[in-house]
Amino acid sequence: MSRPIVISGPSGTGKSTLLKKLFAEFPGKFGFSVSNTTRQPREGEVDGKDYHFTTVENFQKAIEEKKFIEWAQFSGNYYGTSIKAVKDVADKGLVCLLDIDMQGVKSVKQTDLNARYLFLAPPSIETLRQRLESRGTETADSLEKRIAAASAELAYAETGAHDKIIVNDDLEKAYTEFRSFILDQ
Ligand SMILES: Nc1ncnc2c1ncn2[C@@H]1O[C@H](COP(=O)(O)OP(=O)(O)OP(=O)(O)O)[C@@H](O)[C@H]1O
Repeated sequence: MSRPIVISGPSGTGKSTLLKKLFAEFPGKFGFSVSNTTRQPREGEVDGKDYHFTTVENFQKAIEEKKFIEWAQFSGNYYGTSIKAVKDVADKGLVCLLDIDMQGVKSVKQTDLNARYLFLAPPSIETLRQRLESRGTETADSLEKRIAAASAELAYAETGAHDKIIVNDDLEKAYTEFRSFILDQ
């Protein structure tokens, strides 16, 4: 059974970019966990595939029973990643990848998932700011919030919480390191 891999790093460091390359190179090898939610299914959404749809009562019970790695409430609905959802991916013979933030990393460390931790760092905060600006997805306010969160993430990485830190400077070089850590089960 393969160990789940937790990928974290400040927003804009290049996690999505590297994951996209990995999926293109190895189709059918990796999987993401299916989240739980109390929101209503939308047209075409399949229970157990898009989400595990559940009731507020059941969701709150699962929170009390500590079944979630992370959960949050957005516009009145609950969303969360359960420990079981991560194990289900490995049961299907896939390597589970978790793209989560620092709080998520801390929570996974408190479970029995026996995960491996990869941190993706930007070459500098200044480069990170430029990448977020040129991605064109941020307002001035959300940019500042992401930069502040990035400093906290980098400080946490300096405590040695991860098995591997990759600096995403040159994309091809970062991908080679990324791929090799992930394939090295
Ligand atoms: N090595 C690199 N050199 C230059 N630009 C890069 C590099 N890696 C990624 N980028 C660019 O930086 C921007 C942020 O990358 P990406 O969206 O993959 O970050 P992310 O970590 O997934 O962010 P989020 O957590 O907000 O989704 C993108 O525009 C991407 O094309």
